[in-house]
Amino acid sequence: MSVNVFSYADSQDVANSVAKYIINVQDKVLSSNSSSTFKIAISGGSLGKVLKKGLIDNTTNFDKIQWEKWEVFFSDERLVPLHDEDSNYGLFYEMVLKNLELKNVKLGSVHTINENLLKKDGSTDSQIANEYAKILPPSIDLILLGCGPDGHTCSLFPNHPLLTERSKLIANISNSPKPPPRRITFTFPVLEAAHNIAFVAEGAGKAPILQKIFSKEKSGLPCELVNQLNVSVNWFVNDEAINGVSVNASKY
Ligand SMILES: O=C(O)[C@H](O)[C@@H](O)[C@H](O)[C@H](O)COP(=O)(O)O
Repeated sequence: MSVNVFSYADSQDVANSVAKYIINVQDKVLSSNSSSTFKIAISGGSLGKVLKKGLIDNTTNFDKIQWEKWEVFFSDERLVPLHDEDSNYGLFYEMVLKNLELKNVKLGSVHTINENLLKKDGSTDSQIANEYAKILPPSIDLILLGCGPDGHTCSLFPNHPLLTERSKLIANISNSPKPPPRRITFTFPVLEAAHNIAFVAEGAGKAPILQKIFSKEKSGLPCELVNQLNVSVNWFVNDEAINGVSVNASKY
């Protein structure tokens, strides 16, 4: 299916166009008779700040979000307590949920890992992954992803055996090259069942890896594998991130 790249000089414009895109997908999903909730998956990293800028600080966008119909999942999660500074839920709480609380706005539901199962020795990590898999819907309306400087996405790292995982929807890893080491992650079957996927990648540091991901030569990098799925994939980047990269970028 199609892969589009939307690029802007300014970070605020990236955040606003990501927000506009999220609102468009949300509206399409909620106006179809088949769904009463908008199922969206969030990643960690810099995405939290982008969501805050685009969806919370921009009040016009804020008012267009049907927060009470959102069902939030995490495309990967670090196996730490939910309010730990490394938690992706914790980040989403700080950037989005806390602000909703301040405005007295309720979000439909947020599907976190079961924090009570966490053990310091990691012995229950696969159980946490299995339980999270049970709450996943057959397909997620929109998965928001980041792209690491090594081309990883979710907690799917280059050359890792999880890139070919087909039997589990959620897998745990104990040796993530990006700290913290213990995580759970969506696997490719979840990504390919999604209705829409969007990447957000900003900064000059991303240009070398985007060059490889968008090159004609196959790199097998996780982000490139996502681009090859039969799903609509949109990239929202700033100009620095695609400086020297051979892609045709436009505005959303
Ligand atoms: O929990 C995580 O670590 C993320 O989900 C991870 O996959 C992230 O999205 C990328 O590392 C990009 O991070 P940045 O946007 O901060 O570069």
